[in-house]
Parts: sequence; C-alpha cells; structure tokens
Amino acid sequence: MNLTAEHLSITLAGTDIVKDISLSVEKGQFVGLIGPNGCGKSTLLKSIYKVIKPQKGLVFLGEKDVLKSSARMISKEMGVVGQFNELSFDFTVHEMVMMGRTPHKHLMESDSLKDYDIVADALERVHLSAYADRSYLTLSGGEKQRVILARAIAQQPKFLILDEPTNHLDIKYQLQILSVVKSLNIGVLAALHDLSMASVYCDILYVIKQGEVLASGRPKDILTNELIRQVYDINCEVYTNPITGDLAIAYL
Ligand SMILES: Nc1ncnc2c1ncn2[C@@H]1O[C@H](COP(=O)(O)OP(=O)(O)OP(=O)(O)O)[C@@H](O)[C@H]1O
Repeated sequence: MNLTAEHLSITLAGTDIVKDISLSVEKGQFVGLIGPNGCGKSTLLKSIYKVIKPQKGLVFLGEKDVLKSSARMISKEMGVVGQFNELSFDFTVHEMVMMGRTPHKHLMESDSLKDYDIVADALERVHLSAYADRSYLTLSGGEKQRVILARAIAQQPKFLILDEPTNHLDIKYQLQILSVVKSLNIGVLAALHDLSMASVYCDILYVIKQGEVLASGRPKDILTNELIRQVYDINCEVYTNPITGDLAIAYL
C-alpha cells in the first residue's frame, strides 16, 4: 500500500518542528528518514500515525484520508513500532503479540485458531517462539523491541511505520529486524540513525534537518561527504565497501 504526506507542518509549544514536509512511499518500498537528534523525525511519524495532529497538511494511505479516518480504521492497515515500549501492566509475550489482532476483531470477539497461528508465525519470524509465556516486563530492551515488531507483524498491516526500530538491538538483531521488515514486502517508513544500514536497506531516503527535507532520493545518489557534513556537522568519507559493494561511511 502506498502512502503520501503532503505539506505537513507541526508546531509544538510555539516552535515549528515540522515545516512543510511532503513525502511518498510507494507500494513495497522501504523509505528511511534520517537526520540528527531533535530534527523532527518522530514528530513527523507521529503525525502520520495519528498521535499528533498537524496544523497543516494531508496524509493518504492508499485512497484513505488518514487524518480524517478513525484510529481503528487506520490500524487495520497501518502497523507502528514506536521508540518507547514501556508498559505499566504486565502481559505475557503471547498476549502482547495477540494485541496485534485487535483491529481485526469485533468487541469481545475471542481469539480464533487463525489468530493463534498468526501470533505463532510472528513470534517465529523474530525468533522469540520460546518466549511466548514469558512476562513482557522481564525482557531485555532488545527482546521487547522484537516483541513489538512481532505484534505489528501479527496485525498483518499493509503499511508499517518504524521509529528507530533497531534501538537497543545488537548487530545480529539489527540486521535480522531490518531483513524481516524488508521481507514483508509492504510499504515501510522508518526513522533510522545508522546511515550505512539505512543506505543498505532503504530504497529511498529523506534527509531531515531542523524540520525540513534537505535532500531525498536513492541513498547512493544523495549520501555525499558534503551532505553528511551539512546535516551532522562531521567530516566523513563515503565509499563503496570493496567486499559487499554497498555504500559505506568512514567518519574522520
Ligand atoms: N510535545 C512537545 N512539546 C514541545 N516540544 C516537543 C514536543 N515533542 C517534541 N518536541 C521537540 O521537537 C523536536 C523534535 O523532536 P523529535 O522527537 O521529533 O526529534 P527526532 O528527530 O525524532 O529526534 P531523535 O533522533 O532524538 O529521536 C525536539 O526539539 C523536541 O524537544
């Protein structure tokens, strides 16, 4: 499913945080948002998944006007893996992932065998099948992150939003999570911090600085020494990794 955001502007506590940002994610595309801490990535994503109401702009998921549709309606099609995954009440891992099925059910409808299969499959994808009966609150940060991704997978979304999904994860699980997400073959919009990783997994990148899009396009076309210096105020050398052929960055 494709997503378009048009001229989004968000002001919080009197400060313009997102300034007239437009972007699009085609069906099956993995699109990354990169930019320094505080540049507005999470705020932009939150306006797309309806947690923050933008002052201006439009968001369409396929034909649906996201800002005018109910959260329940959107949650049938859009999955979200946010940045902070803390809970006050405890649930088992199985229960957490089963919550992903909620948008597809009527009030008080019980879990079907199909729901159980979907939850088991989602847990298997993130390699947490053995954790199904564990209490969520006892998990490590990385394990929690993978449970939240499993919940989003169990939701069977047609579009996925990820806010720094590899936070807390060691390198094995960073690669695993991004590969799992890529294998879903749905539209994905993700805020990412690791530029090399973003350049490998993303089809298109939007580079954000102080609430504005500074550049967008294929990673190989836009990630230059000059752009990275301009955005992050650091010196680096962008090169082609001789072993993988991927773009890589040496920080100087
Ligand atoms: N509710 C709020 N009220 C006032 N300012 C806010 C609010 N929420 C966010 N901000 C500010 O908006 C700016 C953008 O924050 P945001 O979380 O979108 O950045 P980000 O690019 O996701 O950063 P990071 O990479 O650190 O996660 C920050 O300066 C933040 O302090």
